[in-house]
Amino acid sequence: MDDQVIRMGGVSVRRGENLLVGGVDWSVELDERWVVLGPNGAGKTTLLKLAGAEMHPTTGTVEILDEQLGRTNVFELRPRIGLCSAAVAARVPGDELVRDVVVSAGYAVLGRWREEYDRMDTDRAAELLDTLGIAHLADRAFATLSEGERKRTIIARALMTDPELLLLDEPAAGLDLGGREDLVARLSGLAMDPDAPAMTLVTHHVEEIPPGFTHALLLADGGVVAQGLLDDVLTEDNLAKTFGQDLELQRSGDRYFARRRG
Ligand SMILES: Nc1ncnc2c1ncn2[C@@H]1O[C@H](COP(=O)(O)OP(=O)(O)OP(=O)(O)O)[C@@H](O)[C@H]1O
Repeated sequence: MDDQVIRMGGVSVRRGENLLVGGVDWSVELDERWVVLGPNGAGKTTLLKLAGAEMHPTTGTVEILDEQLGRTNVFELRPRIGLCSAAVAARVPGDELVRDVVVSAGYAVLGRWREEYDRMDTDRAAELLDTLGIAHLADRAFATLSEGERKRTIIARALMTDPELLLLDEPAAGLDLGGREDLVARLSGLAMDPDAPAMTLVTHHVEEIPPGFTHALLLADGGVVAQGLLDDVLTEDNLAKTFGQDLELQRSGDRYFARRRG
């Protein structure tokens, strides 16, 4: 595999009269951590679904992990991608125990049960629960978890299969301040881990960009406003174009904060 995990050229997605995204050229390399930032309805989830091989483009080409959508078996490609989204969380049965939510991701890929795999999987799941700070919740039913605990469980599940690409759709949505800060710190740890997979995180808020993320793609009305290195792309001008407001951007240490001017 070469170093590009996502390669999109001239991509558009159309549904009836609606252009969900248009004219997207975008590449993500193995060691990059991307933020896709934009307002509601900008096309962020559409872009992530393309990257997750959950959707095909109407025009253009999408290559994920060296496989071109439309010319590859997506059922073989998807297990190589870790996708965390509200839709994934909604599919988890409420009575499933946290440890099983995580470990079952491994079974889906292995497709069989063996004693020695079972032990390896259980150990791996325990390690991931620990990394995400939810080891104490291993025996709790998923439905009894707080929103933040659920998000962390889904991220642990996505990492269980050692994906080559990790996609996070609004991981901090619905979290309180403490929960957001905790998640941002954990994602930052992951982003800085050289063994972690390539990552793309979708968000509405610059405050949710974890330190260690390297690149940003700003999206508005289905089109790319700017993309490249985070520090080059995250400017007041670009944010104004993206969100249609005059925004003041501040950087404090390795975090960003934005508010409307005036
Ligand atoms: N199947 C569909 N048919 C028609 N329009 C659609 C369809 N799916 C999405 N859209 C529209 O495409 C646009 C982009 O949707 P998308 O979910 O990608 O945006 P988003 O940036 O993720 O938004 P949000 O931040 O609100 O989740 C929205 O205006 C949405 O209403």
